[in-house]
Amino acid sequence: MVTAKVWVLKKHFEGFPKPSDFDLKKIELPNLKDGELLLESVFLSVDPYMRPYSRRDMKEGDIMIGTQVARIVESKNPAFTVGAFVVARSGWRTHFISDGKDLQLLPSNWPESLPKSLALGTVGMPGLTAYFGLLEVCKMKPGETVLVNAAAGAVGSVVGQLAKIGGCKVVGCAGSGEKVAYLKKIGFDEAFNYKTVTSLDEALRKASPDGYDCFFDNVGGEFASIAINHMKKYGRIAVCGAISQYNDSVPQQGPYVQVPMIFKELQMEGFIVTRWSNRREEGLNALLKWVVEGKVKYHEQVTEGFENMPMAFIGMLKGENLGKAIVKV
Ligand SMILES: NC(=O)C1=CN([C@@H]2O[C@H](COP(=O)(O)OP(=O)(O)OC[C@H]3O[C@@H](n4cnc5c(N)ncnc54)[C@H](OP(=O)(O)O)[C@@H]3O)[C@@H](O)[C@H]2O)C=CC1
Ligand SMILES: CCCCCCCCC/C=C/C=O
Repeated sequence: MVTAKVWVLKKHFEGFPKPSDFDLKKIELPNLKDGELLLESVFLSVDPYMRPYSRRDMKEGDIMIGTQVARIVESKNPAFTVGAFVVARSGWRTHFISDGKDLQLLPSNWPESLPKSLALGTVGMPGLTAYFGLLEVCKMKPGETVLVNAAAGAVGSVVGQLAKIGGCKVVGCAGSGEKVAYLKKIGFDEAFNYKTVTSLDEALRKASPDGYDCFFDNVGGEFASIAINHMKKYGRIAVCGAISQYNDSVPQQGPYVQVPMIFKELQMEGFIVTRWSNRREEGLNALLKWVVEGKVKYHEQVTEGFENMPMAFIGMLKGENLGKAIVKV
């Protein structure tokens, strides 16, 4: 008999999540039936989507949603061998039982030298978000200028590097001097701290006086309202996330987008990465290849200990992470 630790949503978040909104519980797992596997989480992901999705998809008392890299410790399913690593969507749990249907084995060519946690970041869902958002929504072309915010995070850092691979000029904004230095180190042409500039409008103009062809928006809110005025004619805006609004108790008011959209003839499209689930392998292969070749660099903010999941999640929402926020069990 195995005892799993799980984090449940004790109370729906009101405003910014608090440690008291979570409860740590223990669950006894039953013995395996034929066709089942027992898995132990090795790395867990904390992601911004958990904040809006908790309200939409969860009720109080549910186990927190989320993905992990897990190791198979026992198998009564011939398709899965003990010791193999998979990506699972089993929520904030140390151990769980699966029938194998929702598990994704790590690519067979995964190099031994590469952290398996990358399967939750640069070579996982956030990397795919950058890949499909840039290619299919921004439709970036060589020679164009790309703007990305939350640029030092899991999605943004890949957006900037893929745009450079694609022959674009890249401008990134992030919330600390350390993050700005990191963006320059990984090849961003221009980077600034949106928290310390005296005028965001001025900073965006200075970074690209001719404006932006593509805007990969992870933040929404006031930043997006200002950035839209810096788009070039026929510019494309990929509405990926709106993290500046996720913790609002009272919805933010406009300015509204119609006038700049009309006069600049912009395209603005929201998307969710799972739209391209049928091209997941294509995206992961491309990302893994670029990482192995050193063309895409990565950084992870690793929090040690399953007990610290809520703090890692809250810290990520506050901007404490450089690169992908990961919890190591
Ligand atoms: N559409 C889709 O399919 C997907 C969308 N997303 C979205 O992409 C965005 C980035 O996700 P991800 O890369 O995983 O997360 P990050 O690794 O970028 O972490 C979140 C970052 O957001 C920034 N942030 C937090 N609050 C604010 C704020 N009020 N204003 C500006 N920036 C803020 C912080 O960086 P800083 O210090 O720079 O402020 C923080 O580090 C999120 O909006 C997320 O919801 C992610 C995956 C899939
Ligand atoms: C329970 C795991 C679900 C994983 C799906 C991830 C989809 C992310 C879409 C993100 C939207 C905004 O952040």
